[in-house]
Parts: sequence; structure tokens; C-alpha cells
Amino acid sequence: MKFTKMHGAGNDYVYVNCFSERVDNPADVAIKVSNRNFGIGSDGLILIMPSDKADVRMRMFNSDGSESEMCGNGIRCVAKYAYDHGIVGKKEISAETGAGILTLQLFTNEANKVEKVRVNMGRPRLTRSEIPMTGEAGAKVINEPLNILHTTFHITCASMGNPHCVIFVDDVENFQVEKYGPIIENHEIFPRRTNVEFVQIISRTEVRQRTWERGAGETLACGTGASAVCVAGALNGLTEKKILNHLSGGDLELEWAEDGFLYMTGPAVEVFSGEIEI
Ligand SMILES: N[C@@H](CCC[C@H](N)C(=O)O)C(=O)O
Repeated sequence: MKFTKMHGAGNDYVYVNCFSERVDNPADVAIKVSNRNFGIGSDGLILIMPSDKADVRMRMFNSDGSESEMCGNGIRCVAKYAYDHGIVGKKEISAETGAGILTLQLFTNEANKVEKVRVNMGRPRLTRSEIPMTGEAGAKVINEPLNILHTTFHITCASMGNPHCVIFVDDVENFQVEKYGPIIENHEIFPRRTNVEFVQIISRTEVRQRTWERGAGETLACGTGASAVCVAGALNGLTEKKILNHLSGGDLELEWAEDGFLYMTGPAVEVFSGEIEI
């Protein structure tokens, strides 16, 4: 199987061009290639596929083999791959994902390679049934208490196509992400598990985020998570609707615009290509 390793702010995936390659059992392939000792090493697997509804289609699998509806850092890399490798020839493209069809704007360098991508991530979905969470279907979850191991956290939840639980903390660098992340990910109030963002407010326009990802553990960045953080900060009155988010592997710019859509801008990087026997 031919593959290309790419990352967005350090959130790294193995990408397969399914315009020319075929992957029959993507969940198993994701587990195999993601292994950092016995595989290629990545947070998961992303398939770049033809679409009958958009310029390109993305399917995304976490390192545990579970499929997610959406990946914010992944979709920027899919756009870069599609442009740099001649699948699309324009700088405004559409992409089909499990979270619907998204539009992306590509920014190129002097060598006409994509360096940065702005994604319309769609409108955040805020009700318990949309996230999904147990409880009253139409209710929003803003600053709601959740008890974990004798500690009370306050959670704000949103779906960006995939589920997110945002928790604001005082000192995120020293926060025990590995201790609390998996317990919240698998908490019974999240029937399809959840991604968890631990966030420190720096100012009304700047935050620092660490992410515990559903199906992958702590990663260096999460684009859908950063988008959910922008929404959660505004809903709690802690931040403006336009912020710079410092993630462990790089920065993302987020804007929850007046039209209700969430715009994410960030880097996309190709690292290397190769072949692996599956
Ligand atoms: N890192 C991604 C999100 C990947 C999927 C996530 N772990 C899930 O299961 O929903 C991003 O950049 O959004």
C-alpha cells in the first residue's frame, strides 16, 4: 500500500490516495500503521477518496481502529494532498466528510504548494441529542458539573460532527490529562464516547489547549476540538468569538462568525511517502 505521512500542528496521520489505492479493511489497517514501534507511527489513518457530491471525500480512522465522522487537522491535509498531487486544480474546494460537505480555501507558497488551509467547519451542534449525550434531548450543556474521582469538573459540550467535551482548567501544562481523559472519554453520559479538551484561558483572544482524543489518547492537536473550544469559550463568556489556540504541536486560528459557521485556519504539512505491506 502506497501512503503519505502528513500532519497538521503535529496531529499526524497516514494518508492513502484511494483514487489509485484500495483499502479493504481500514479499521485493521489503521491499528497496524498507527503503531509507533511496529508500524509507520501516527494518530490514525485517513483515506482520500473520490466523491459524487464534492471534489474529494475523507474517511478517518483513529489509532484504535474506530471511525470518526470528522477530523479538522486531517481535512486540511486532505486538501493539501488533493491540490499538491493534482487531484484538484482550484483553491476553493469542497470535501465530503461524515459531518457533511465542507468548503475549504487553500493558501499556497511560492512553489505553488499548499501551506495553510481555511476550513468552514459548519455550525456547531449544541443539544444533548446532537452531541450525543444522555439526558434531555434539546438541552445544551454549558458549564455543567461532572464528578470524576472526587473532583467536580465543569463541562461544556459541542459536536463539530464528532463529540467534544471542553473543560477549562487553571494550569493545563500540569493537568493530569492521562488520568482524567480516558475516564471522561468513556463516561456513560457519552454513548459514542467523546473527545476531551482541557483548556487554559490566556486572554479573551488566546487559549492553550491539550486534547485527549477519542480512540487515540493525548495528541499534539485536534482541529475539531479547537473549534469546540472556540464555541465553549464564547458560550461561557470567557473569550471572544475569534481566538488563537496554542496546541501542543502548533497554533490554530478559530472564528465563530456572525453567520453561525465556525472557521478554522491552520497549517498542513507533508512529511514523507512510502510503501508498506499490509
Ligand atoms: N484530531 C482530529 C479528530 C480525530 C477524530 C477524533 N479522535 C474522534 O474520534 O472524533 C481533529 O483534528 O479534529
